Parts: sequence; C-alpha cells; structure tokens
Amino acid sequence: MAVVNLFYISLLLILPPLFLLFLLSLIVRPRPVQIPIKKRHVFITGGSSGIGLALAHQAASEGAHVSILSRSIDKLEEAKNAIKLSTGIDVAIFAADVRDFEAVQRAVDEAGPIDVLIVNQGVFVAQELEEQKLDEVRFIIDVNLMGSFNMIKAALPGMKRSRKDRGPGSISLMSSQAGQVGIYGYTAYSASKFGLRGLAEALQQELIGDNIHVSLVFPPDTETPGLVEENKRKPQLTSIIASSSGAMKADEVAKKALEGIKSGSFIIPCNSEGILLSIATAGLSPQRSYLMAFVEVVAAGILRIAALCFQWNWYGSIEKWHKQKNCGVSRQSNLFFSIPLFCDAPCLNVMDKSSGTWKLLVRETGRHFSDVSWNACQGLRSC
Ligand SMILES: NC(=O)C1=CN([C@@H]2O[C@H](COP(=O)(O)OP(=O)(O)OC[C@H]3O[C@@H](n4cnc5c(N)ncnc54)[C@H](OP(=O)(O)O)[C@@H]3O)[C@@H](O)[C@H]2O)C=CC1
Ligand SMILES: CCCCCCCCCCCCCCCC(=O)[C@@H](N)CO
Repeated sequence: MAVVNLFYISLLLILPPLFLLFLLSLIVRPRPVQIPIKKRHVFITGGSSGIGLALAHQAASEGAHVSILSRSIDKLEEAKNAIKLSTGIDVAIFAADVRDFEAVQRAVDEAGPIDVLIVNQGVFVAQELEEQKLDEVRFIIDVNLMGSFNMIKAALPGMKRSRKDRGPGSISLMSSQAGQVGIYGYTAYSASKFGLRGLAEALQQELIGDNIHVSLVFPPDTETPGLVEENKRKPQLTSIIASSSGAMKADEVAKKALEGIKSGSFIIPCNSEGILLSIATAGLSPQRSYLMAFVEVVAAGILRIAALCFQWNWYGSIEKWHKQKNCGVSRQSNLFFSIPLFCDAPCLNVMDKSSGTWKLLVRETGRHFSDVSWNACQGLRSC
C-alpha cells in the first residue's frame, strides 16, 4: 500500500513539470538555430579595442573572415597587427564614425556582404544626470543607440540579399547589465542600452522571415581600455552598485558572446549574476530554448524576491552614502543648523565655518540641531 502511495505521489510531483516542459517545447519561438562563423564574414564595430578586439581575435582564430570598424585608424592598424601576430590572419579595417551614416554605408559597401554583424561600439561616461552636460547625454545616445541604427540600416540590404546562398545570418548588439537594470550614474548609458533591447526585440520579428537572427549581449564590468577611462570619473555609488556583479576579462566576455551568437540565443548573459539577471528580466523576450523557458517559468517568483533584495541593498547603500556625505559638515555656523531629514543621527560632529573649529550638535526638533557640550551628548548613539 505504502509503495503504491509513494508511486502516485512521485507521479504527481514529476508529471506537472514534464507536462510543462513538453508544452514549452511546442510553443517556444523563434525555433532554435545554429549560426556558423567559420569561413563567413564577421563584421565587428568597435573592433579596435576591448571587447570588440577580443571578439575579432576569437572570430579570426575560428576561421572567420573578419572586418573591424571604428574611428581611429591608428588603433585599427594596431589591432590588425596584433591579430596578424597572434593568429596569422589578416582582418579588414574600416575607419568610420558610426554617427555618420554615409561613412558607415561606404565602409559596408567596401567590406562586402556580411553574415554576422556585431554592433559593439559604445561609449560610457558615468555621472549623475544633474551634473552631466546634455551634450554628453546626446553623445552617449548618438554613439550607442543611433550609431547602432546607422550600422544596421547600412548592412541590412546586403545581408538580406545574400541570405539564400549563404545560410543563416546574425545581428548582435552589445548591451550591458546596465541595459537590464537601471544603475545610479548611468541615466544616459542605461537609456541607450535599454533602447537596444527594444530595437532588438522588434527587429527580430521583422527579420525572422529573412533567416536573420538577433542577439543581445549583456556583459558586467569588463576590463577594457574603455573601463579604465570610465573609472577615472565614476561616482562612488555607481562602482558600489555595479560591484553586485563580478568583473570579467574582455576575452571571457568575447567567448561567451561568440558562443551565444553561434547558438542563436536572443539573450546572452556573460557571468552567473548575468544569468540570474537575464532570467529575472526575461519579460516578453523571445526564447528559442524550451529548457531555458522552463527555468524562466519556474524561477520567476523566487527571482523577483532576489531582485527586491538587491534593490533593498542598493537603496541602503545610497542612503548610507547620503548620510556620510551630509553629516559632519554644517550648512551654517549659528546655533541652529538645518540638516537634511535623511541625516537621522541624533548627534553630529560638525565644522563651524566661522571659527574653523569642530562643534558637537544634538538634534532638537525635526531637522534642527543645536550645539551642546560634549557631556550633554555622551549618552547618545553615534556621537
Ligand atoms: N567595459 C565594460 O565594462 C563594459 C562594456 N560594455 C559595452 O561593450 C562595448 C565595448 O566596450 P569596451 O570594449 O569596454 O570599449 P572600449 O572603449 O575599449 O572600445 C570601444 C570601441 O568602440 C569604438 N568606438 C567608439 N566610438 C565610436 C564611434 N563613434 N564610431 C565608431 N567606433 C567607435 C572605439 O574605437 P575609436 O575610439 O577609435 O572609435 C573602440 O574600438 C560597448 O558597447 C560597451 O558599452 C558593456 C558592459 C560592460
Ligand atoms: C535577481 C538577480 C540579480 C542579479 C544581480 C544583479 C547585478 C547587477 C549589476 C549591474 C552591473 C552593471 C555594470 C555595467 C557595466 C558597464 O556597462 C559599464 N562598465 C560601462 O561600460
């Protein structure tokens, strides 16, 4: 009897997931696809540095015909030489600014029909929006988002025309984990990278009939010349929040990206935090793998809880940072001080600007503090 019961209970536990798996295997779209790169034309923008350069190296060593495009001809020459040195293969180089459609069009025409287009160029300057110049916001959106439109518009006609005799094509866009969740200091950057997602989701529907497959890559902080530059003037909070995801090397990101592109994945995470982030933000994105779809369905609830915990932690850091910034520096030097409300310390050590000496303050009512003697403050926390 017990054995029979056990049999039915395990059946009850196993059957629903199996049924779900079966159902998902029937409905996930688009259908799975493999995209080879050997002997095929891989065109990489921003291929002279960082992740793009690592992608060019890897694609060349896997036997692809590689073209790279970026602005500086010097950096392009340098990249070409480095790839020649390590793989013995010649890559084609094109100097153009992705913001200049005509220049991009000329490069694409010269390069010939593309099989795999990797739109990787990107600029990033982290700063609070209030501090950031509008010109810089425009620059980030222009290069990262409009530049990607220019590139795709220029390459698409040729890619479509040559599809029948050349097998499946791919357009991949280099987003960022900051394109899956908004991060302090990245208003412009996150907006540009979230924009790529909308572009990619819509474009995949438009191109599925042409055997062209779209991918979005979501790297975390990656060791590149671009990151070194970014770190020189990054708000501390941006670094704190972004460190929730581990940093990677450009080669590792390139490897994950290329694997993802070849297996036709729409969303390509790069590290373990990235996998969680991708499942948590799956939304209405296309999914080719019924196994991944299964994981997305089953993990949705628990990952929402994890996501809320991350937000709780991040807002905690922001609050703490504001307290540190605003507590300990007085606004005025009289008896009463106006201190922002989020500064909830009952007692503060502040600089009296008029005398240049430190003063001890104690909270009186609401946001007002008055100076007191050290003894009067002794009993209070955080004095
Ligand atoms: N490094 C990181 O932490 C992360 C990066 N990413 C994304 O990965 C991509 C590559 O980043 P990364 O390798 O770090 O960047 P790098 O700054 O190291 O390289 C950027 C590349 O893009 C080119 N480029 C920049 N602006 C233009 C332009 N207007 N027209 C044509 N080419 C241009 C650069 O060449 P040139 O200046 O000569 O034009 C260079 O080849 C970006 O899209 C970035 O947003 C995503 C997540 C994390
Ligand atoms: C529910 C589970 C959540 C999992 C963890 C989430 C971690 C999010 C971290 C985001 C990091 C963003 C880095 C952006 C890097 C970048 O693009 C810049 N270096 C500019 O190039």
